[in-house]
Amino acid sequence: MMNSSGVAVLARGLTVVRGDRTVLRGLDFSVLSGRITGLLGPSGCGKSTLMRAVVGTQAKVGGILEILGRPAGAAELRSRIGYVTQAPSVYDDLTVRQNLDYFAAVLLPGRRNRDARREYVARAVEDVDLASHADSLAGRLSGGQRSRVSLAVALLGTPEVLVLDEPTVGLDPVLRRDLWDLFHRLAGERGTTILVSSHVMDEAERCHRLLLMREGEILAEDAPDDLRTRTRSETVEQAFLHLVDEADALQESHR
Ligand SMILES: Nc1ncnc2c1ncn2[C@@H]1O[C@H](COP(=O)(O)OP(=O)(O)OP(=O)(O)O)[C@@H](O)[C@H]1O
Repeated sequence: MMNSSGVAVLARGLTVVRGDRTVLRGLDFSVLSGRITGLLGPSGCGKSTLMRAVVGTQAKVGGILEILGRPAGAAELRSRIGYVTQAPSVYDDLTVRQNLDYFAAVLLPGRRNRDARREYVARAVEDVDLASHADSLAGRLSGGQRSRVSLAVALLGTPEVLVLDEPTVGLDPVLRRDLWDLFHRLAGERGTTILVSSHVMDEAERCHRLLLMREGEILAEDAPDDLRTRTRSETVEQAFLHLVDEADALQESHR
């Protein structure tokens, strides 16, 4: 659903402290409604921490962080945000359909919601292309199939915002392409806002907008084309390296 401002996630001066370290340092950014925003940056730069802050599971968050016009972590956001962590969260001793039935029952309890639950589950299975494995035990699936079950769980209930932490890690090129096609369908047909992290720069080209991160800071917030043009680079990877060099030079000149 389109937020009236067109902004689904708004951060101003966002900080997060983990242990004795400030891992996000005063971030300002926005994520546009109904678009796919890629969160890219090297391992350890703070992508997962940022996503956890957005879904409301991260402690010690400072500054302003609003999702769909509400403060991150607000109870009413729970059913409006879908979240897929890096580790698939599925029960291995249940089938794909039983996993989905279970989570659908948590989301929509009660006998009167039985038909709605059945519809949610059937659609989620179709969305992730697992209809032929619906009655297989999750523990017997491949890694890629298990992560698709996790994604299907997040899709139950048609969340307005979908937060995906490195969903394509370890997938073969065909599955990666299929998943990206699904993300585009969700954004295009259902108006879902997608925030998806990756440290694979070629995935950046498939996003409408990018947040490039490095060491707890946002280096750039732009569309891939604009980013390449602005930095006179051929690829997003080159643009990223260009921005890193620029930031280093600036830091050096301030020493
Ligand atoms: N409990 C903790 N205490 C202190 N620092 C932590 C803790 N957990 C994570 N960190 C640090 O926070 C920083 C950000 O971690 P985060 O997991 O958000 O990075 P990431 O960009 O998602 O990495 P990856 O791509 O490898 O998943 C890292 O430098 C990490 O070492």
